[in-house]
Amino acid sequence: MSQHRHPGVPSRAGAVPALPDLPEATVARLPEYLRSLHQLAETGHETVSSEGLAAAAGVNSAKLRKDLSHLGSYGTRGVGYDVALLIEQIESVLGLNQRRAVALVGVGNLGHALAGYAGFASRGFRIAALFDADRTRVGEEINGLVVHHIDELPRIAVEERLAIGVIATPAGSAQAVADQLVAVGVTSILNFAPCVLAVPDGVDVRKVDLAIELQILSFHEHRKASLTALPGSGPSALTSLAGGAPTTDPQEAIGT
Ligand SMILES: NC(=O)c1ccc[n+]([C@@H]2O[C@H](COP(=O)([O-])OP(=O)(O)OC[C@H]3O[C@@H](n4cnc5c(N)ncnc54)[C@H](O)[C@@H]3O)[C@@H](O)[C@H]2O)c1
Repeated sequence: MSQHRHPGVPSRAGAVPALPDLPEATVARLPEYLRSLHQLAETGHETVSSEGLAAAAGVNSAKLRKDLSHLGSYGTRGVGYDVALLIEQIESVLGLNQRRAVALVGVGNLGHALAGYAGFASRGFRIAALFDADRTRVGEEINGLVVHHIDELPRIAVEERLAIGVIATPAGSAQAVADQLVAVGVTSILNFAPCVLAVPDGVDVRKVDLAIELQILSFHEHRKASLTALPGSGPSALTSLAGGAPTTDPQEAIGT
């Protein structure tokens, strides 16, 4: 993922205050903390200990304290973290208080499900426009939004100030769609198509591929089966062959 801005990408420098330089792994965990904090707030909790929040988010508490220290948030001894304040701090660092407009391109099976999901708004995102190349889909309404032809992307990108593009087209069209999104100034792309996209410096791409996640789980299933098949094997053999104590964080074990 590139850290540099492409000369052709409109600069938004100066629009936001300087942010702390956070490790990518910390950035990836902040949304987990945020989700847990919202659940705590909804159930009437005003404060939470680092151990409580770490357990809710599925990480170890030392890691959580380190992550939050990057935000200048240390909690209060004997009290813990102020839930509302920590929500505010994390949302501010993630830029969620700006409600970024999302364009969804490809309104087939997956696109329909994404467009129909009401949960994005409560987590800081607004699907602002839907696009497809199939004229039979144009005009269809999903969750209050009308499907536009992809040719209308330049006009609507300006009108809606589109910031993030989600690609849910077949892999064969994904690069062309990415190029179109970049051409209208989109600098963040979430790609569901099973392919690697080439983008200019300054454009961030994240990929979601459930098949890859399943293949990684398959490897771990395979490995567990091969270890338990060994003579005299059991949970202790699994631990020693794995090279130490079992992890307390099952998500770490699959390398996410
Ligand atoms: N990431 C995941 O976990 C995951 C899961 C399921 C599907 N997928 C992928 O998501 C993509 C969509 O899957 P689907 O089942 O919804 O496919 P689909 O065929 O039902 O829908 C694809 C849509 O994209 C549109 N499209 C094609 N080219 C286009 C273009 N140039 N511009 C705009 N729209 C265009 C088509 O008209 C169609 O409506 C595929 O690449 C699939 O492999 C990923």
